[in-house]
Formats: sequence, structure tokens, C-alpha cells
Amino acid sequence: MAFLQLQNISVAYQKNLMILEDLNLQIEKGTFLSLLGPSGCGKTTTLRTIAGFLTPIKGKILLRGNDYTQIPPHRRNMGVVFQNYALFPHMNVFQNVAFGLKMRKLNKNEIDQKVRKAIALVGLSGFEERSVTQLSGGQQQRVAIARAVVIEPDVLLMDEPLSNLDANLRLEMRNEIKQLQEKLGITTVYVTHDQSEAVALSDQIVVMKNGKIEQIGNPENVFANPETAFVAKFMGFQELIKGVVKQIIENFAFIITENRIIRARMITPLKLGEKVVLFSRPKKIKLVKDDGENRFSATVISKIFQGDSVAIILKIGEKRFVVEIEPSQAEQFFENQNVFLHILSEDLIALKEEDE
Ligand SMILES: Nc1ncnc2c1ncn2[C@@H]1O[C@H](COP(=O)(O)OP(=O)(O)OP(=O)(O)O)[C@@H](O)[C@H]1O
Repeated sequence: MAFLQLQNISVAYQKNLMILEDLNLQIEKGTFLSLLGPSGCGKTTTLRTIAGFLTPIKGKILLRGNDYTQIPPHRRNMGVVFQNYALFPHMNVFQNVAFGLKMRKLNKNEIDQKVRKAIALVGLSGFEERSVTQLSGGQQQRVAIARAVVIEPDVLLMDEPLSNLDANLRLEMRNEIKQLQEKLGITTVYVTHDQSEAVALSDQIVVMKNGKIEQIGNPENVFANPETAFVAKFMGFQELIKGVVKQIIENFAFIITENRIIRARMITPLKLGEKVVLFSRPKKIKLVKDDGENRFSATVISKIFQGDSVAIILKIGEKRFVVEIEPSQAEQFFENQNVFLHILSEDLIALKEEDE
């Protein structure tokens, strides 16, 4: 039995407008699970439902097999970290971190010991007496994390905790969160719309779309084998061209597109005659001048120097996309040139066409 279970959860803010529908999720103890998806797909709603701030209109939440669905948030023993830190501005660092323990009526010595340990854990020893209004964004988020973990929660819930920080600090804090979670072994549910963050942090990624789970798996698998066009785009694949399945041999489909036959990897089973879209990653596409096997023709629109690479903007028909190449290779390509894209079959994936 999984440690935390969401069973057929449906949640609505307004009558008849379901935000989550029949959501099922099993989370094993000690797992770092990310809810990943675009704005509005229901990530925060899922997190708030686990925390108990929202009550599902249908379904159950189980922790260690016990029904938590009607248990109020303060009795769930879950630590929550929000995007905007949500610290108590009139309290200092120590008082903020101590809050949950005071509510639980621990004695003074115990509180002192646990709070100092949590503050040390997030690297803020020496800041105990400092007002939280006199801390940087990164330091405030560290306080929020210490406040969430000090209660030794069964589950740590984090809602885009890094999105208010600048890019460098975000990377640094991402590592710190990962180390902390591994050290404490806390079952964690983490909301993000940043695929690189989800891949770097998680044991399991849940990709959500319109209140439903689109794909679930470990980061390597979701990154390499997106099962739908939606997940592929979200994981950094680019849509190249549409086609129709002509033949299938083992894990590869032969696709007819623009009077060519292209061999592409299949992730989920496809049928003969099925309409598909071909996807690849910008770095997996080679630009060449000559036609040949597994090549598409395209036209160069522009070149953008990016430091360690050059982005070549191309189009096939009206579809625009980017290929990243080494700066030393870029000189041979120019605007309006007709070129060919060469992609190994392993790096080209065929997925069912979806309604836009
Ligand atoms: N308090 C609310 N009342 C009514 N509708 C809401 C409320 N909060 C969220 N919604 C709606 O529920 C849907 C899911 O929102 P949610 O905040 O869960 O998405 P999200 O994936 O976390 O998005 P974001 O990344 O923008 O935070 C959206 O359509 C949103 O408009």
C-alpha cells in the first residue's frame, strides 16, 4: 500500500465546474514527487487538497491507509512551503520556525532544540533573532522551509517555492532542497511549471493537463519517452511535421510526410493509417546541405548567436522551429537557403496527433 494515496479525487471551486476530475495518485514513502504542468492545470489545487485547505467533492485521501479526507489541515502533520514564503512579518526567524511547535504545545527546551536544529539545517544559524523582513528572498524561503520541516511532517508540500528567486539563486536553492529532502527522507510533493526543476529534483514526475494526469514516471523516462504531444512539448521536444503511419517494424514507425518516408521511434502503440506528429529535440537535429535517408527539407529564416551555440530558425511549410548548432558550423548557413534536417530515428519520435 502506498504511503499517500489520492483515490478518485474530484475538486471544484464552483458548482459544476470541476477543476480536478477523478484524480488517482499513489506516492511511496520518502519519494520526491513533482506535479508539473502549465498554468491553470490544477497543480496548486491538488496540493491544497492534500494539505486539507480544500475538501474534495468526491474521492478519498489516505495516509498510511487512514482516511484523511475530512481531517482539517492543522491535524494532518503536513509542512507547507508557499511561493510567497508566507512568513509572519512581526516575528523573528526563531519565532517563525517555532510557531508550529508552540501550537503543538511542546515544552520550551524541546522547542529550542528543534528550532535551532532546523535553522542550522537551512544554513541560517546566527540569524535567529533577525526580523524576517530584514532577510533576502532566498533567506526568507529558507526560513519557510525550516518552519515546514521542524514539525517533522509526514508530508512536505511545496508550491513553486523557487519562482520568486533569481536564476542563480534558484539553482542553488534547488540543490539545497534536494539535499535536505534526501537527508530527512521526507515524502515530498512539489509543484512547478519548470520541467528542468522537476527533472533535477524528482523521483517521480506527474505531468498534468486540464485537471488530469497526462503521464507519470521517473524523470529519465518522462524526459526521453513522452507519451503524448502535450507532454513532448512540455519536456522540450519540438513539433516538426505531420504525417501518416505507413508501416510498423518493432518499435519504429515508417511515416509518410511530404512524399518522403521517415523512420521514427514509437513510444505508445500506433496503428497503420494513423495521423501522427514527429517531434525531436533542438540539439538532436543535424543541418546538412544534401538530401538523403531520414531527412526533411527546410528553409533557413534566421540565425541567432547564443554564446556557446547558434540557434538556426527554420521553417517546414508554415511550421517554424529551432535547431541548435556549434558556432563553427554556423557560417555555411544563410537566410532563405534550402537545407535538410537529418535526425536519427532514435531521436525522432512519432506521437498521435492531438486536437489543438
Ligand atoms: N479560488 C479559486 N476559485 C475559483 N477558481 C479557482 C480558484 N483557484 C484556482 N481556480 C481555477 O482552478 C484552475 C486550476 O488552478 P490551479 O491554481 O490549481 O492551477 P496551477 O496548475 O497551480 O496553475 P499556476 O501554475 O498558475 O499556479 C484554474 O482554472 C483556476 O482558474
